[in-house]
Amino acid sequence: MIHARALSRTFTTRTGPVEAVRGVDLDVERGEIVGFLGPNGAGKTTTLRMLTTLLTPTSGQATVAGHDLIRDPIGVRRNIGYVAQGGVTLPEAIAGEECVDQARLYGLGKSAAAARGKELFDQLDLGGLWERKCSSLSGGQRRRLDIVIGLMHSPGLVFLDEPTTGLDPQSRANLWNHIGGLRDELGSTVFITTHYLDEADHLCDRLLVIDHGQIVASGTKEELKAGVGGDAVIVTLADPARTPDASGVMATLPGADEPVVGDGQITVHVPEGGGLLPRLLRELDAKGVELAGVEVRRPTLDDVFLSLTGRSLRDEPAA
Ligand SMILES: Nc1ncnc2c1ncn2[C@@H]1O[C@H](COP(=O)(O)OP(=O)(O)OP(=O)(O)O)[C@@H](O)[C@H]1O
Repeated sequence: MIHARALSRTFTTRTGPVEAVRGVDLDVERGEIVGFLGPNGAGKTTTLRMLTTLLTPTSGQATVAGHDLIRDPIGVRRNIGYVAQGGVTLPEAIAGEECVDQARLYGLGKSAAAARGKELFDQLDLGGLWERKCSSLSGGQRRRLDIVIGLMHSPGLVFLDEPTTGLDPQSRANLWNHIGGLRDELGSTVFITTHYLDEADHLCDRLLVIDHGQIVASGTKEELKAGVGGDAVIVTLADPARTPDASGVMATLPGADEPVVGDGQITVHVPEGGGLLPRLLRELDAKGVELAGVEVRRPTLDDVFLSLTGRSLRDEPAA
């Protein structure tokens, strides 16, 4: 659905050129929900604006929804949906009329647009709100209306720019279900930028991480987490005098790094801690090493971020 090669954008400013995006390669397959993550200023919005034809690349090329970004931007526009950060509805507009008007820009007839809109209202839990003024909708309802508008022309590929920023936790969780449904029920491919790691963790099949204008990692959540050294297996011994024996066993686990001893505990990192735990317990038992406790700690996406960008995304305010 998206194939970009060496996509770059440099802005000319009074203080000199700003290389916002520097040679991005990315591939998104049909039916995927792909999360595009990066710290503030990393180049997410600039990349998104290029892929949606709102900004011309300085160099590079891309095919989006089967159309060449440079040679056929109209073809790209006809086949994508774009839900911008700020939303698209006017406060005074009537929700249903907004949907019909926007769909007509894509060439749908009035009655076909109304039928499509009502179907999407039902799917996104907006039933009964067709006649409502946009200003009277809740934040979550307005975001869902934005998504309906982005889907009116049945695009195969939908771009969502920080769809849940500013929503309360319940509305966010609700929207996640609906975004999951875009793929599962409507068969759409979804490209989503977000600042929220829990959102990426919950929603996305695959993640792309951008920093300083370049893709620094791509893969499933599991692949990215495995890339930061894997799971930590932490054992506490009943008798600390047995530390050398226990360390010896832990060091022989497949893929293990050097065991670290401290605070009465021994820690080792392995690619798949849960799977190796039975073997570890068996081998320690065979050596007569008694345990006071054992824990497997999986890396979080924040650990991934920290190791890739040197920055934590957890406490960054959304733009
Ligand atoms: N029109 C512009 N003129 C000059 N510099 C720009 C322009 N738009 C973006 N930039 C710069 O390009 C870099 C990337 O910006 P971009 O908005 O793509 O980042 P982002 O990852 O979307 O950030 P955020 O998460 O804060 O929205 C930043 O250094 C930004 O200041």
